[in-house]
Amino acid sequence: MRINDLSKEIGKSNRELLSFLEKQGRKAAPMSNVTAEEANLIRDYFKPKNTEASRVDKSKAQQDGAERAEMQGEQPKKKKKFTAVFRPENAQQIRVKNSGNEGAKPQEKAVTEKAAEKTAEKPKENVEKKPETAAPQKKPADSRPPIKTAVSSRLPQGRSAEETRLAIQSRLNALGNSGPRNGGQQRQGGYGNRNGQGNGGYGNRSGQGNGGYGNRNGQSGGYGNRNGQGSGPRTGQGGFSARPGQGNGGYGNRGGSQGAAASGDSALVKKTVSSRPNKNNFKDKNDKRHKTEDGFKSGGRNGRATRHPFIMPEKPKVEKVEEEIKELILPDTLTIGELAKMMKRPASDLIKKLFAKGEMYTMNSEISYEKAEEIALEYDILCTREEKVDVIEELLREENENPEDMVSRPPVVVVMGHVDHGKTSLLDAIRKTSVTSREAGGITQHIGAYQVKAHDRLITFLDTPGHEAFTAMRMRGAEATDIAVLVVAADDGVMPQTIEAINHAKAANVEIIVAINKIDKPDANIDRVKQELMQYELVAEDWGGSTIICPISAKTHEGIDNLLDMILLTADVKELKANPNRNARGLVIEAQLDKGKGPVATILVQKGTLHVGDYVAAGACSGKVRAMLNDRGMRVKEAKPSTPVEIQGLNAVPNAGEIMVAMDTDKEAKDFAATFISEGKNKLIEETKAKLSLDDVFGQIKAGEMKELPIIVKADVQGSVEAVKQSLSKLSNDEVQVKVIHSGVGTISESDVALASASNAIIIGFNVRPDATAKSTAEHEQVDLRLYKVIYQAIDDVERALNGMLAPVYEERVIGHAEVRAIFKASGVGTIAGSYVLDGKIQRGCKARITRGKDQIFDGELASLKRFKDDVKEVAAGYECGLVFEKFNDLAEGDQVEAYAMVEVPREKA
Ligand SMILES: Nc1nc2c(ncn2[C@@H]2O[C@H](COP(=O)(O)OP(=O)(O)OP(=O)(O)O)[C@@H](O)[C@H]2O)c(=O)[nH]1
Repeated sequence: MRINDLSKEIGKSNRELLSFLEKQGRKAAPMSNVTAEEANLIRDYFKPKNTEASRVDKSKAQQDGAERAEMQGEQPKKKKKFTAVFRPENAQQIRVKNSGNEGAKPQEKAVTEKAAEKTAEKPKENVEKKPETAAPQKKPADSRPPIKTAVSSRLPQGRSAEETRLAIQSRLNALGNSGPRNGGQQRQGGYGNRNGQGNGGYGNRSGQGNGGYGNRNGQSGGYGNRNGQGSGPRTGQGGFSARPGQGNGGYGNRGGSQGAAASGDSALVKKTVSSRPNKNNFKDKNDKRHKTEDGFKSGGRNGRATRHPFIMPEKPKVEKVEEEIKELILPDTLTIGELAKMMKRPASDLIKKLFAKGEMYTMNSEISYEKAEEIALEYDILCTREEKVDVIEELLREENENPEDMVSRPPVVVVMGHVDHGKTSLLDAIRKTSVTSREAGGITQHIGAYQVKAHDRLITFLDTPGHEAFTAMRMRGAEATDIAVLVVAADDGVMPQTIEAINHAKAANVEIIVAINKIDKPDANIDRVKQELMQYELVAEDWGGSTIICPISAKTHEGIDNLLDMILLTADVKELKANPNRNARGLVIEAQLDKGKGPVATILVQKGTLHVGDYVAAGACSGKVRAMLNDRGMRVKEAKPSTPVEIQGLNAVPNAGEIMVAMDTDKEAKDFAATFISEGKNKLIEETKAKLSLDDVFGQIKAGEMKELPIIVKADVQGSVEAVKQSLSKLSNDEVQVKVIHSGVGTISESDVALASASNAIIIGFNVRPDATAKSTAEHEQVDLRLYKVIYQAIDDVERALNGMLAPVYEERVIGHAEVRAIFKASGVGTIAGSYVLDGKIQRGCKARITRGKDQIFDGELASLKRFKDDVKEVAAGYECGLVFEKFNDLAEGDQVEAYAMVEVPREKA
């Protein structure tokens, strides 16, 4: 079985398996086969250790665990000190240079390279030396560093040195005799040597000789041999190997005998050398004709080569050092072209290979990581999924703070409710009561948030429309608010926007305090409101629930103090704390460009203290806090946690919802902003990509292991809303829950889209349309907005999406029966059951039960299915076949085989 298949089976990566095998002294590639024993060994190793075993050998288990954790890169997650962002364009590639030494470990490789360097240097060293004196210094062949060479790598493994030598010699002889070109190549050797010695007329041809060969020594084995560093076989070349150092043989020295003496370890060497032309043909380097003639002569004199003209040595082709990719880090999706580029292979290669398998792709076809891995594995390239680093998130990530540094901070409250239920009046009432109790002058300007004092404690109110507080401000996952005050008019009760507000608050996980307003009105009915609220899981405390409900009148200010008390009480329960002694961090509540002041931003400081003069960055903007105004328009020098302030000094207008951070230096702030600019766009694209769509609900669920489908339902009449809601809810089952997070009558509004975007929900509109802004927002935010005219179509769509969402259900289906009629034993395979298919068919990869008489003796997988010697996909009734069962050899004639397959079946509706 292939390592790749095994890795899939046990849910481990190829790399882990390969490294395990390597530890066992077995080198393999992902597509290599492993024996059944090896596979079992691997399975055993990777299967979760049981407690018994771990108790018996606890230390070993721990060690194993540590090793495995190391292997799997399991480490406690902490803030990443990233230096690069991984994207498809810059996915890392781990390259292994093809030095002819494949699979060499880095250390070995270094040694090899060193050896090659030495080799390259050697001719230089020997330039000064006389051939005679150089000869004895020559190391015996066996002690030379092993360098794999082009020649030696072509030879079969396991030969004796002598055999190898002979083989190489015969190859070289063949080369020498095979024609002008080969002759030329040999001569090139001669030139190279001469360069080393500075002999002969060609000593100056360093471009041809030294340069070419010198380089090659380090790179290509073939030439490296000639430098006398090769192993046994190379010595056999005599002339070649000895020449660089000693000036023997070939053209350089003509001294065939010298050459022999120098290399001196083989008769073959002598033969080689002596068979070479040994006239000093090239004294006059400029006389090409002469040279050629001499070439003729020498050939003739040696009676060896046919008379052919001397061919000027061609500049040796510098073998291009191919970068061989062994590992790749791939993104989730990429095109065939991109993959080919990463693999350093022509895309046509990949396309052809896929085509051969019946799969049609083009350069621009987008493939998934899994497919790319499958393709790469065929080239023995290991793949790792690119780890996505959310740069912005990393930048904003905070280390846990020391609890000792934390002090209480004021609660941040937002007021929400249906139109005209009295939100503004309530805020005014609160402000008035608190302002009068504070300094005169009141609130001079609107900055989107303000603080009031109640019982000498501060409360921060955000004066923004509810859904904005929960959506825009949750953009970066930072919760702006601690408490939501839901205003419901006592005379009107729960209305659509009330429900919307409840859903928004719930989605944001914010504590809700209900303020039943307008209790001064004669038709006010508090109990009715309480009753209605119960439908939304807001049960009053006095009714046995846990929701704080405060009857108030914004007009008469009745109950306002009580409401403030309740807010403070809730804050106490929530133990809202922050560390004021650190660099500030806050949220942009709103921002605009002021003609006189330039960009101004209202910041809600959430942690630390913001000072005038601090370097800050907020999203793509940065600057130095030039001036700071509080909610009453007074200049302040610092702002502590939960304080809203308007700051000036930013270089641009930031978006509401961005996180503002104070930095130590101007450069840090600028770098932060620069990262936002570069990453913001990508982040946005990815975020919108991640938005849930009914079409790819299954894929997304799979990816995120999400088992909940949030839906917003809007319809023209309440009856339809209820009908759609109920039908959708019925689609829920144990595994997936359809959650209608919000529903209502009327046009699909921007607020619906905002909620859908924040909650990653799908909007279903029945007989309604989105308004213009909702439509454009939905497009921008990539919210899946589906409009239907018939209810069952809506239900159908969701149901189909859900079915994809569900884990498949498999059912056993018997596909055929066979009878064992003969038994064969094959080494390495096990027992082959020669069988006759009685009915149905036997399919490759199916499962089988074997019965002998009344006893079932096996139930497992069919390991192989053959017709004669060929593996086949299936064998039909009436034919004979060879069956091998996974890890089961105890077969006998007459055994009955029942083949079955596990097939996916549609789920029953809940
Ligand atoms: N009788 C009475 N009227 C109130 C009370 N609170 C608000 N109102 C009136 O109700 C109307 C709407 O009040 P707003 O405060 O504007 O309501 P809102 O919820 O802010 O309205 P929008 O800003 O349009 O969403 C005004 O005419 C108020 O005077 C109250 O406690 N009692």
